[in-house]
Amino acid sequence: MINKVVLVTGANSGIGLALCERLLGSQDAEGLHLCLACRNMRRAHAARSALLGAHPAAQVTLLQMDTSSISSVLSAARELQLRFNRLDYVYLNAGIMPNPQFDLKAFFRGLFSSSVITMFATGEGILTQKDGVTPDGLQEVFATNLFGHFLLVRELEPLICQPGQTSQLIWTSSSNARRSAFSVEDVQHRKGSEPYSSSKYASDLLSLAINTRYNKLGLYSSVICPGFVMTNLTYGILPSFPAFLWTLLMPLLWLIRVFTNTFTLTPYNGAEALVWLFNQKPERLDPRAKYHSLTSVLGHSYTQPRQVSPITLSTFRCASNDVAPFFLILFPDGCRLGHVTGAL
Ligand SMILES: NC(=O)C1=CN([C@@H]2O[C@H](COP(=O)(O)OP(=O)(O)OC[C@H]3O[C@@H](n4cnc5c(N)ncnc54)[C@H](OP(=O)(O)O)[C@@H]3O)[C@@H](O)[C@H]2O)C=CC1
Ligand SMILES: CC(C)CCC[C@@H](C)[C@H]1CC[C@H]2C3=C(CC[C@]12C)[C@@]1(C)CCC(=O)C[C@@H]1CC3
Repeated sequence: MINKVVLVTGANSGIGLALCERLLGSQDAEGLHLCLACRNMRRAHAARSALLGAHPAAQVTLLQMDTSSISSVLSAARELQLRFNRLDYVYLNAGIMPNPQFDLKAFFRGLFSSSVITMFATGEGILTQKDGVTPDGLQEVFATNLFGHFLLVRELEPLICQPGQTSQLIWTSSSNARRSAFSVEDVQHRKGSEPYSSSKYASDLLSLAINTRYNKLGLYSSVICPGFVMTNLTYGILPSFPAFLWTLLMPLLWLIRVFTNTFTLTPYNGAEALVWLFNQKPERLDPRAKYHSLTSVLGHSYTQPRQVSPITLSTFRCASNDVAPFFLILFPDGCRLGHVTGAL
């Protein structure tokens, strides 16, 4: 019998896969149906086999979905409506940081400055990216990390906004999300060099705006920060740095935990806040909090809500106003997706 249906995007590796493993290993796993939404079906099958290897009785299904493609998201949403009559949790986790450029000079300058801890906790000032354009004509980072997910939410309304039932949206945001990287004049960050930071900040805003509109319909949205986690995404930041060198550096990385508890490092620890939210009553959560996965010096992982910074708060106050033009700019002429703009 199915008690809860959980959809996870980007579930075939890293934090998304660790979340699936942890949910299946938990006490509430009985009656859980996990649906892994992935763009690459070969990797999706490998992830499913690994999960079933450890939990042979688990209910794990796959769904092909490329969050950067409008048609793929639309057909995945249609398929979900055929397969399920409700969704209890939707983890909006898929994300990319393409062509990252690591500024070594800024890194060494940062090491000897007063902002060294912020640099390690957020990656601020040392990372930029080169974005691309999708076949739909959207910026790749924005489309993958944010817009595809928002479109999915809109299309899934019949499954997640049901009378007498609550559903949770949980976004994997980042400590790299920065208000100053986001501009309503350039919503997809076409002209800037930090599309990743911008898209994550936009997801924080969007989550707040979704709460404003959808809480009355029983839909609740939260954002989490997984900390700094060793995954394919982070290995890509220093591509000339082979994985075994990262392994050699592990003692140093553990040592850095003395100064910042954001060095969660393993996908298991990074998924902490995602698992914690699974066990919360969403009505009791603070919509302005960001839930951080943190790990202590001794390796103990825990979740802590942190109020968004004062600069962010002032923007949050007018989030609904901010996000509406955000989609109007994207779809000015009411095309196939014009209804999206009506959401906020
Ligand atoms: N690692 C870290 O330190 C941090 C990560 N995050 C966020 O955590 C999330 C998970 O990343 P992480 O586990 O680190 O990295 P991974 O690269 O291991 O996981 C990213 C997942 O997203 C999937 N994905 C990427 N693009 C698409 C797409 N267009 N359509 C569908 N799925 C896609 C990937 O699939 P595929 O295998 O096909 O590439 C993969 O399953 C991301 O949103 C990331 O921004 C946030 C803060 C810190
Ligand atoms: C070699 C080590 C002693 C030091 C590693 C330095 C940097 C590569 C990392 C320090 C903080 C990291 C970080 C991220 C990437 C790698 C670092 C910059 C992220 C930006 C990755 C993606 C996120 O969403 C947030 C991370 C914050 C911390």
